[in-house]
Amino acid sequence: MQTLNDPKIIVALDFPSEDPALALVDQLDPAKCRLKVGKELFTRSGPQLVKGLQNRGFDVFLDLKFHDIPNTTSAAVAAAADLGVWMVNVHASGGEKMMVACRERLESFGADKPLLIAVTVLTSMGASDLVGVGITDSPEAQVSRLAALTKNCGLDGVVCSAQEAPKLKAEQGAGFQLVTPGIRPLSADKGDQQRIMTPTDALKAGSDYLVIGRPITQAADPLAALDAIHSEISGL
Ligand SMILES: O=C(O)c1cc(=O)[nH]c(=O)n1[C@@H]1O[C@H](COP(=O)(O)O)[C@@H](O)[C@H]1O
Repeated sequence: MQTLNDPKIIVALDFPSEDPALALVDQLDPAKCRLKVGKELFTRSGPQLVKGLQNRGFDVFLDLKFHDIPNTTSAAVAAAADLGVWMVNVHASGGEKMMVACRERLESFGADKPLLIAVTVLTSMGASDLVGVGITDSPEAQVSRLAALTKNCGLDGVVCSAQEAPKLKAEQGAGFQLVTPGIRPLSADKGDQQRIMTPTDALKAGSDYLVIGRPITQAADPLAALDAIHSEISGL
């Protein structure tokens, strides 16, 4: 599912409930950004909120990072497609059978199917965190491995950090979508993110979509923060 206008910024609505989320959304322009609904907000406010955002004209990335057996995960992405979301994600580490089952299950949705994206290595993880879960390769090598698996399974792209974008674009080609969180304008707090990049550098590196949460949602003036990022990147 692709819209004519293709805003690059996806605002992560990491709010505890619908009211503060809608207070921000009501100031936003669907021509300038898309919206991401993740685990916290979805668990509280659910499909109705997603529909409300779509009725306001926004494309919604449903970020529930499904990771389960193929039967369960493919049914979950079909439920997301029924909701009409623009993008949905699973964990690439769920493996080939799981990702293929998801891709196949979405085929019946035809042109209305959401983009199916796989999370590689969380942007909050560095090399030592990977060692902790038994992976001794660098984050970059592990991201490349999972991106290749994802492409072979026929998915539309991956979630990765912008730091890996140049390598992935070279390895997987221009059409393979790179969705990059861990975006931090120079003045913003890193928080729990480790593999970060500025909005401008991320787009120059090959990111297709910038997922941005706290630098906008926690700013004293969220609209001004979004506008500043928007004007920074619109000249690129
Ligand atoms: O799938 C995601 O969106 C995601 C993957 C990842 O590796 N890292 C990551 O931060 N995210 C999400 O992207 C958003 C980043 O938010 P901020 O760090 O506040 O900008 C959060 O909603 C995360 O859940």
